[in-house]
Amino acid sequence: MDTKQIWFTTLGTLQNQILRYDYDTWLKTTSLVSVANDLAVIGAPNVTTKQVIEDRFMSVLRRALGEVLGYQVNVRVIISSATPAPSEPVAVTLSEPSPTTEVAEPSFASFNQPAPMLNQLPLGDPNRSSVLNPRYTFSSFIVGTSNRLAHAACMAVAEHPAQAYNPLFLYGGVGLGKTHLLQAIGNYALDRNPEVNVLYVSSEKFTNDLINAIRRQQTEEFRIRYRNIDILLIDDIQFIAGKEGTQEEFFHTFNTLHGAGKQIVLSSDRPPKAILTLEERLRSRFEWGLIVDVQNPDLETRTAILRAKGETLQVPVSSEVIDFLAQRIQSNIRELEGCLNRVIAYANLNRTPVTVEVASAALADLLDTSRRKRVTADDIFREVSQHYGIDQRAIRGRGRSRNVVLPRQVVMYLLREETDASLVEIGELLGGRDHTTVMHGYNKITDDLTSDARLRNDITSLRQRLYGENAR
Ligand SMILES: Nc1ncnc2c1ncn2[C@@H]1O[C@H](COP(=O)(O)OP(=O)(O)OP(=O)(O)O)[C@@H](O)[C@H]1O
Repeated sequence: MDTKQIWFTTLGTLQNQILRYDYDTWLKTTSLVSVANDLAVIGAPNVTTKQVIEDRFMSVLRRALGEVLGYQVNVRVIISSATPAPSEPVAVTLSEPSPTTEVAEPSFASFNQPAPMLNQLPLGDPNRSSVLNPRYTFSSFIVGTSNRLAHAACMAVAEHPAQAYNPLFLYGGVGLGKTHLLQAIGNYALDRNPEVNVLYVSSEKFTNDLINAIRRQQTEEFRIRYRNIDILLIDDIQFIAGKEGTQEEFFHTFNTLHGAGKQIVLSSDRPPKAILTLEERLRSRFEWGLIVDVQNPDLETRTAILRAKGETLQVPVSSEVIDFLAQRIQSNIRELEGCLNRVIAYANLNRTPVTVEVASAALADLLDTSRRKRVTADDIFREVSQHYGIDQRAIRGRGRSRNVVLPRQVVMYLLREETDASLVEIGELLGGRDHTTVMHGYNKITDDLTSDARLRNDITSLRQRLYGENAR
C-alpha cells in the first residue's frame, strides 16, 4: 500500500470511531506525508487543526494506523500547505511551525478586521476536554466557609451556562482553588453533555496564541478557535493588563461570546477594580455578572482537605497528624497538599509510620522559618486590644455590648487558628467561658468572614501585626 491508500483506509476506520463533525472538521483535510522508521507523519492544513489533532485524536490515530499497517507507529503532526482530500494524490510542501512561546506583543495593526459570524464557523472545538484536569471536579472540591460562595456560583454556572451569572469572575490568592473550580465547571458541563464546546486557557496562552496567529497569518483560525465555544474558562486574566493588543482582541472575543449567549468564566488574583492598566471597557464587562472571592481556608476546611487528600493517597494518616498539619500550614491549599505529600514521602523513605514527630521532622525547615515565630495568647490579646481600642480586661470580662463582643470573638478565632490551644483552654483564657461559647464565637467569625470585608481587613492586619512580613 502506498501512503495514499494507507491514509484512505485509516480515515475510513476513523470515520466510524469519532463524531461526524469532528471527522469533517479536523481529520478530513489531513494527509499522510510519510511512514518510515515506525514514525507516521501526518500533514494538517493549519496550526489549529494540528493542535486539535494533537490534543484530542492522537491515541485514536495511532490505533487506527496500527490496525491498517499491522504494526505500531508513533505519530507526528506537521503543518502542510497542501490539504488534499483523502482520495486525491498526496503532494505536499512541508513547513515547520515556529516555537510557540513568545515574550512580547507584536504589532496588531493587521488584526483589526471584522470577525466571522459565529454561525459561519465550523462546529467542533479545538482544545477542550484534553486540557481539563480530570482530578478537578466538584466532587473532589471540599467546601468550607472560605469558598462556599465561589463553589455555589461555579456550580450554578456549570448547571445553567450563560443563564446564572455571565461572566462569572472568581478571584483570590494563590493556591486557593480557582483553577480547580474553573476546570470543575468544564468537567461538569462535559460530563452532562459531551458535545458542549469547553475551552480552558490561561490568559498567557490566549496572548501567545494570538501572537502566533498574527505571525503566521492565521488570525482566522485564531478567531474560529476562540469564538466557537460554549463555555470559555480563562485563568489568571490579570496578566492581560497592560497588553493593549491582547485586550483589544479579548474585548471582541468577550463580546462575540457574550452576545451569542455563551458562558464566560474568569479567574484572577484580584478583583477587576484592582487590576491596574486594565481597559475600562473590559473592567466594566468583567463586572457585569457576578464577582466572588475565594478566601484562605479556615481550620475546619484545611482539616477536611487533608483528610480527603489522605484518603486518595491510600496511606493511613492519623487525625493527630492531620490536625498538626492543618494547624501549622495556613498559607494556602497548594502548600497544604505539598506538605502532606512531603511528610508521606519522608515517612516512606525512612520506613516509618506517619506520626506527628515524623511530620514535624519532614517539615522542619518550613515550620521553623517560613511561618515564623510562634504566636502566643498574650500576643493575640495585646494586638486585638490595640486594634479595637478595647482594654484586655474588658475582652476577658462579662460585658456584652457589640464593641466588646466582636473583639472577644476575634480573640477566640485567632487563638483557635494561630495557636495550639484547645477550646477548653481558650475558654479559660477568656475568663472561664464554656467551650461551646468559644466554638460559637469562632464559628461566628468564620461565617462573617465570607460576607464582611471590613472584618476580613481586621483579621488580615491583625495577622500582619502578629507575624510581621510573613503574614498571609
Ligand atoms: N477546596 C478544595 N478542595 C480540595 N482541593 C482543593 C481545594 N482548593 C484547592 N485545592 C487544591 O489545591 C491545589 C491548588 O489549587 P488551584 O491550582 O486551583 O489554586 P489557584 O487558586 O488556581 O492558584 P493560582 O492562583 O496559583 O493558580 C490544587 O491541587 C487543588 O486541587
